[in-house]
Amino acid sequence: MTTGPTTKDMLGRSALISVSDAREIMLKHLEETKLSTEIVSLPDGLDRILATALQSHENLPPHPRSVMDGFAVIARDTYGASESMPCYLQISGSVAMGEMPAGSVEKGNCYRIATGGFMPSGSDAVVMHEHTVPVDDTMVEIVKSCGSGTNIIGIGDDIRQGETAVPAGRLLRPQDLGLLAALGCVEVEVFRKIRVGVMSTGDEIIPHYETPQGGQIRNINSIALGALARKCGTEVIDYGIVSDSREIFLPTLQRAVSENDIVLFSGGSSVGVRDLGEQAIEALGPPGVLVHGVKLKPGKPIIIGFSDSTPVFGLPGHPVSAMVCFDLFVKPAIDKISGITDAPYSEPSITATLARNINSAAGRLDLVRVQMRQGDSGPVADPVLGRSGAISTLARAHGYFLIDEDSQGATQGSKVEVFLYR
Ligand SMILES: Nc1nc2c(c(=O)[nH]1)N[C@H]1C(S)=C(S)[C@@H](COP(=O)(O)OP(=O)(O)OC[C@H]3O[C@@H](n4cnc5c(N)ncnc54)[C@H](O)[C@@H]3O)O[C@H]1N2
Ligand code: MOO
Repeated sequence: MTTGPTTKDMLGRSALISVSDAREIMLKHLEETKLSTEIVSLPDGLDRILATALQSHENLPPHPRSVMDGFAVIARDTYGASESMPCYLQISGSVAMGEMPAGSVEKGNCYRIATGGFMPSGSDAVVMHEHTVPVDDTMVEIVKSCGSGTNIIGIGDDIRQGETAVPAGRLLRPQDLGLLAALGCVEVEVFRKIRVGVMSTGDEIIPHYETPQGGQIRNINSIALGALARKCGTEVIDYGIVSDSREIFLPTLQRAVSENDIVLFSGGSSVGVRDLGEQAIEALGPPGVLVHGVKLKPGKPIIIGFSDSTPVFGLPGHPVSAMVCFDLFVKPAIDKISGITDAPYSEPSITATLARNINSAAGRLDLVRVQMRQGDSGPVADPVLGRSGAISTLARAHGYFLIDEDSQGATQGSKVEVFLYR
């Protein structure tokens, strides 16, 4: 545990813990689940997680190919050639695209070849058009010498037979699908999508398509959290708005736990009289609540618990806080449960100059929303200020940077690492 100013947790018991400690506790409890798999067509493999490693069953390319338009030559024939002292080669053939070239390039000869054409036997280099001058249909002047292998992609230079093309656990990206297409893969075996149950609590919350009467608030969190979960490649089950009366909330939460791999509810995480979150998670059975309250702004009142091996997150009701907690806690849990063991570096960030001073209380991690713009000497981050109940502050933000627990703020003109929203 990190040290820092002692702050009571949300129920006034022990000290709040740091974000990194909370995440560690959570990740330790997440079991490596053995997810079932399914077969999908190659294009449908995008953003899915490959269940079994795929090896290349062939060399790519299977035959040397030209990477330039020009002439397939015997490199030695061109040695010494230059603008002032060109050499002359006889054009004895040409390579048709999509066909194996017939015949062979003999000494003093060459074949016309296009980019991608298979190299005719006997040749070992390609002189690009720009380094030739046509003499007539049968002869070409070479004005630059080339070495063996010039402008050629050799057998297996792309990928060799037996090499791993894509490892198991890879979150499949367009380029992975491209490689698998090159190897003739038609279908891929991927882990099933994990299911995330989402519910919003609060008697003041109404569906977003209804008109609020006095005191009512449209449901932001189910839509926004559901969208975040879908972006992580999950299937979302929306349990809608659930009353924060114990008799209704608890059975709905129990059902959601039995039907999903992860359950999220928002609201009811703080210390108000109606705040049921912690009691409800405890009532689901052991191990119950592991974390309630972290040194984080926004997002302090998060609850992280487990019902047996199913993580249950009580996210703060304020929409910005709920979404911040999703990024910092729920996403890492989803990634682990989903079977991702080989993800591309997934936190795109950019260094930017901070446009104004930002204060922060020592002892907590502050997440500052920013808008990005191009300044005279590189990217500039303008903080978007506002309460965590104001969802527009997040909609206006392009990303965020963090002020860590030990710091009391960030000064205008300093460099910050901005994590970009996609
Ligand atoms: N005395 C204290 N009060 C509060 C504390 C505290 O430490 N002591 N923490 C504050 C912080 S920080 C946050 S964040 C909120 C978290 O509150 P809850 O998680 O208990 O959530 P609610 O009270 O139910 O709602 C808070 C706020 O958010 C609105 N809300 C809730 N759900 C939705 C939804 N689905 N869509 C749109 N808006 C939603 C709700 O109407 C409230 O306005 O507690 C502070 N209080
Ligand atoms: O954490 Mo609350 O999330 O500051 O608004």
